[in-house]
Amino acid sequence: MSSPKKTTEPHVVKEEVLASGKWVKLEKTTYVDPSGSTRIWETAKRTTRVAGTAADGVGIIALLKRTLHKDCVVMVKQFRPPMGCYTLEFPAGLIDENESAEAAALRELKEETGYKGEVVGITPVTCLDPGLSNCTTQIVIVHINGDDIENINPTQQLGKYKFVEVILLPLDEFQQKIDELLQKEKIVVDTKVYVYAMGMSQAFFKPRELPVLKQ
Ligand SMILES: Nc1nc(=O)[nH]c2c1ncn2[C@H]1C[C@H](O)[C@@H](COP(=O)(O)OP(=O)(O)O)O1
Repeated sequence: MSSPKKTTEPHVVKEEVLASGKWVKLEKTTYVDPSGSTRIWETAKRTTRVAGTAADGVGIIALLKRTLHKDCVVMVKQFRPPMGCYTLEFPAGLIDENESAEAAALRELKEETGYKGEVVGITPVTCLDPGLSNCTTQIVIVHINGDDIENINPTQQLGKYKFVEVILLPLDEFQQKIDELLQKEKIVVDTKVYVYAMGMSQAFFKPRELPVLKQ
């Protein structure tokens, strides 16, 4: 049996800004790895993070519930400059100063899609792309009463959202409908969306195969 390797508690030593724009900055992160070696990592950060705020932004899983309709997930399609193409995402946005994640979710949902919802759940702070950046999000689960007069003809708030297309996809066919959209259009789906869709397929069609139920 080999002797256990000596390990160090990994930690960041120094963060130096290499370049900074209005929204994003690039840093050189000096850190000590678990073997005790000092190394360098290139890190992207948002400049907008508010001190004391839990996460940079929120993603919203909004379920539209209407009488005589299947429950639908409210999705947004928009051109994303870093991708150079359209993406299919959950509504999302940055959290404002002194704003809770729940309030940000309801505000962003209303602005981007026109729907008024109520928060029914929230994730802890989660990382988005930790090999590249320190960006974090909280996913907020929102229910929308589609029979409510306010939600019959939802109108997006004008301005920057005029190029955001709202797409409703039935929850019980979520993955299939996304796959159809991907075949039809040149569009890239957000990882969070597709993983959620796979989870829904598993839950709807193979509930007995869920690992947690196999024990
Ligand atoms: N990385 C970014 N580059 C930009 O040039 N502009 C950016 C970046 N991130 C956000 N923004 C701008 C665009 C919007 O005007 C505001 C707020 O965006 P928000 O709606 O909160 O978030 P998204 O849904 O991710 O656009 O910030």
